[in-house]
Amino acid sequence: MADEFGKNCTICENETLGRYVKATEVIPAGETILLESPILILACKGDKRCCNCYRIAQQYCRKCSIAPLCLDCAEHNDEFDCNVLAAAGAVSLPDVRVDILKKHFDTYGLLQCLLLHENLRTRKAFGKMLQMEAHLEKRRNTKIWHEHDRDIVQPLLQSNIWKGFEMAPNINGDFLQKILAIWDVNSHEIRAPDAEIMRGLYPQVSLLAHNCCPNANQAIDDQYRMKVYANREIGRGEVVTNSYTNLLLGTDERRQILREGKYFHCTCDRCEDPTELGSHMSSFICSACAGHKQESYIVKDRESQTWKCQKCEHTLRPEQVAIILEKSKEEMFHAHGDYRRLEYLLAKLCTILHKNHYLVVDLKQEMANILRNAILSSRRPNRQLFERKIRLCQDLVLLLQIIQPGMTRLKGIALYEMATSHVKLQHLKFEENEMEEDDLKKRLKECLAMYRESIRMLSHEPPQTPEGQLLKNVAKEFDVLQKEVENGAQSEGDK
Ligand SMILES: C[S@@+](CC[C@H](N)C(=O)[O-])C[C@H]1O[C@@H](n2cnc3c(N)ncnc32)[C@H](O)[C@@H]1O
Repeated sequence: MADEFGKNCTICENETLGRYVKATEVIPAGETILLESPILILACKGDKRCCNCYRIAQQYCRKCSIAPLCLDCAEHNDEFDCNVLAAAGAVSLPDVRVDILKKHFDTYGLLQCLLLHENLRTRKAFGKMLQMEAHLEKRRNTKIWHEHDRDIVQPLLQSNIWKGFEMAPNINGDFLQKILAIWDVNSHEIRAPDAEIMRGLYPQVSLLAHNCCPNANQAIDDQYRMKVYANREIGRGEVVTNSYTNLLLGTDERRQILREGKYFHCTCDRCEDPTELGSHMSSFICSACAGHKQESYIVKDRESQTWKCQKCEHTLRPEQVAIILEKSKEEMFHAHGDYRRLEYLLAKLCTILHKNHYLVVDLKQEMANILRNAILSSRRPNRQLFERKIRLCQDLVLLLQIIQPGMTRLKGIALYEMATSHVKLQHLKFEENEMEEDDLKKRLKECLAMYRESIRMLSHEPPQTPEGQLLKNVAKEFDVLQKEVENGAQSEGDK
């Protein structure tokens, strides 16, 4: 597959979205839409990474003395870049201040962007980068503008290195701000070799519009290629969308991230629905209705922007909402890592917040992780651990069915966690003579279905990534269980 969209997609443009991608024919669930390599990978602000292998850098290239390198890489792999930097830095321009570049090492990423233009081999990629959305005027004189100016733009200009570049006449503060803006609006997070984050620029992938209930997902392989695939069937004429934000947040939080980082107000179906498609990920429990033994939720009315009960006249003022959220976050911070406190806090928060509220979901995910580790480290974990973990994973799966009904990585992981605990729990019950062999077989068959679904959800994960490794384990466990079901169930002790 090439770095371009195939004939099932076309690039369109309108006033709201700018350029976007639309399906020209039905794209079946699971079908790969695009496989693209990045035109450039950069370290995140504040990180100094080796320009060859992206590990943390501890030295500079011996030849150009500007490119950061790790201890295992002695020289800059990119001979062209190295020669340009060496020539500009040491020979032809004696007023170049390499010391400024080293002191303000975030300048190196911007320098790499400019080098795309200097090299004829990558000049086309530079052109594609400049076509991307920058929202320059919306950013002018904002906090991020001033930060970039202080830490990157002015130091790079003062270093004089650019004066040796072919495009020197075009280089000024605004031009450099535009490149930085393009990276902020369009780049994708990539897992670095140390499992931290770095950024890649994928010109085709970045054309996809955002949706909080997207129809396409992406997965990055060990060569940093990004695969985009349909997570559910995409209809002919439908906009192909991915997500620019964490989908396990509430509407106000997602919208704030999109407004501040991507400069648009999201009006997708999920954002426009006060119940978030019935998931209630931002809803509060109405205390007035609860007092009358009725179940109802306080949601944010989209027109009046007030928090109102869906059944009675009860409301919450924005300050009250902010206080509840802040206090809940503070309590979660203090309970972090302590399972008993988390369990107690969950019970407390569930009297105020909907059971799917994003803070409750966050709490449940942490609890499920702790239980997972407790089960793994225990020689004979007790039934309650399995039962509790299964319930927590089940809650997450049910929620994901609403907000991400197609294939999702997280659903694949949660289904696997649920299945693996279920298998162990059923074996324990069988050993304790709580069920007959036929019953065990029936339950294990249900687990097989969960494994199958988990495998389907994770099927696009590249083999070398942690998710790809997980997929292998899920497949192995699935095979073992299938054999067990075919050959007659065994108890844990028989194995
Ligand atoms: C990564 S770019 C997408 C490509 C861009 N439309 C272009 O023409 O280059 C992100 C920008 O696209 C626009 N955009 C993407 N999704 C949108 C949405 N759901 N609603 C409004 N604007 C959106 C916003 O301007 C956003 O900053």
